[in-house]
Amino acid sequence: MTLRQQNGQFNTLLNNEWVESGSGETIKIYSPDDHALTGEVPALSQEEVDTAIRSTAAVQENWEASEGHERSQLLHRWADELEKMTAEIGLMIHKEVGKTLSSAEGEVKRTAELIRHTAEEGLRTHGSFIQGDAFPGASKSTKAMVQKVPHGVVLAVSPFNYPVNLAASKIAPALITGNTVVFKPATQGAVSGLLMVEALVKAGLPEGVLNVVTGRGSVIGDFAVTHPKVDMITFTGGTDTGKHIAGKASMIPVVLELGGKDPAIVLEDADLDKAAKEIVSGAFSYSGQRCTAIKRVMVMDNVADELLQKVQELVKGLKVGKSSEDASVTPMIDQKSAEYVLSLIDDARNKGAVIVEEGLQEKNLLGPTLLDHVTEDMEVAWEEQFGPVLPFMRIANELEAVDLEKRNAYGLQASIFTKNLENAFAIADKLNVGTVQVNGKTSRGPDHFPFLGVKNSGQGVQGIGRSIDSMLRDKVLVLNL
Ligand SMILES: NC(=O)C1=CN([C@@H]2O[C@H](COP(=O)(O)OP(=O)(O)OC[C@H]3O[C@@H](n4cnc5c(N)ncnc54)[C@H](OP(=O)(O)O)[C@@H]3O)[C@@H](O)[C@H]2O)C=CC1
Ligand SMILES: O=C(O)[C@H](O)COP(=O)(O)O
Repeated sequence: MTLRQQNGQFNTLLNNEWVESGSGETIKIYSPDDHALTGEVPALSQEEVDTAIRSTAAVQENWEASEGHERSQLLHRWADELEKMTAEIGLMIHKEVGKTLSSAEGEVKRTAELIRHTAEEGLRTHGSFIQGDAFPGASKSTKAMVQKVPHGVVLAVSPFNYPVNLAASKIAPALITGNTVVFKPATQGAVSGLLMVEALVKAGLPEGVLNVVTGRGSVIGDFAVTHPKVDMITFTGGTDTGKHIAGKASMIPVVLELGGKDPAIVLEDADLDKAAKEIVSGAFSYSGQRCTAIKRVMVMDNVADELLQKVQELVKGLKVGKSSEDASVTPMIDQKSAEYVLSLIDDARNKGAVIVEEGLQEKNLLGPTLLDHVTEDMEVAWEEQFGPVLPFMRIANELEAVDLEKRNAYGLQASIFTKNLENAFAIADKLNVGTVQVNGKTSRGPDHFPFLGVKNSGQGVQGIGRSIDSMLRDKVLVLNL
């Protein structure tokens, strides 16, 4: 069988064979843009997930024994094949998760670059050599060779918002380091994930080194996470799901990249034009459905009106519509997510927030909404909206911003806008987040920078080099001469 069936259904990958589920059950995926049927993927049973995981584990030893430079070449070929499929995969991302075509194709190209960089960086991983004499009682005749070895079977679970990039950013570091992979794509985005895997098969993936398990996370997720043959989990998605997984997993490494509530802190000496531009792009790209989206603005009261006016002008210029119309703000992934955003707006309105700009509300298509005078009693001040609404909280001084941020349950990133770099560094030191951006929006890239969240935003570190590190453990061989 092939990946694509004639009736428009897609198969999943088991030992380099494209297969359907034994029951014939599928999950239908509808476009958030126009609700048209985009594809159907197999709904695997737990028994089928068990087979996939055990088949992956069965080839671990061989894959681990393969040469690093061969694994690197496989990744280079994967990047090439992926690039050749840019138009097809881009179109599928566009349909499945409602990104514009250019942004969807951009995701594919970014992914090819990420894989190539991983293929290179992976060649440079090495262990270390330690002599015993630094510790009393031991001597130079005791020597440790600290090798870096893979964990084994890595379960890679990705979210809907970057169905290709956030999958490959787990799969590529796992493969280059000699781990095998069980890939569980987000259901909304699963076809894009399967197409990305097709590129890997074309590149020469050895049988069983990566298997794909499609199906609802609520049905097969716990089974996969607790499977005794899974040796490591790498997950991106919602904080609730991530915490649930961390609670379920047994004594294996778990890397989590979760939600965020990234603030943009705007001080009175900031370049307000630049800040406004970065804030609008940071908050409303892909309709705010990014973990690194700017999700609240803390602005000094004496420049708040001016900043808001500039932000509002830019927001009025954003085209709101379908992703097929190449709009800037496009329909949210589903109706439930849109309703959640509307509930946050209502809560803020009822508690006295000023609606500076109210976006269109048409089913799951929400235009950008700007809320001013947002106060601490409003849910939108703290909850992750994951949608196109941006709260402005006015502050009297920068200590208030630090205080608000200290009470943030999330800790992904923060932006500080100011011309005073010394001040920016001083504030940055006080923020308990993974990354502080000075005079720029919060964002993950470039992809070789470390990327991490603290508190409810995650555990462990990603970004190409660190993701590779996360896929390896020490194994010590001691020579007693
Ligand atoms: N930090 C980030 O990068 C992101 C954060 N989010 C946050 O998550 C929310 C929902 O987005 P979504 O993508 O649906 O995130 P989810 O956390 O719901 O899903 C992420 C992935 O986990 C899978 N999953 C669900 N339950 C389990 C389980 N018990 N065990 C293992 N895997 C499971 C999902 O599968 P399935 O799709 O089949 O349910 C999907 O592949 C957003 O509103 C936002 O708050 C979302 C995307 C990215
Ligand atoms: O999960 C997310 O939303 C992404 O990691 C954010 O990536 P970006 O900053 O490149 O959009």
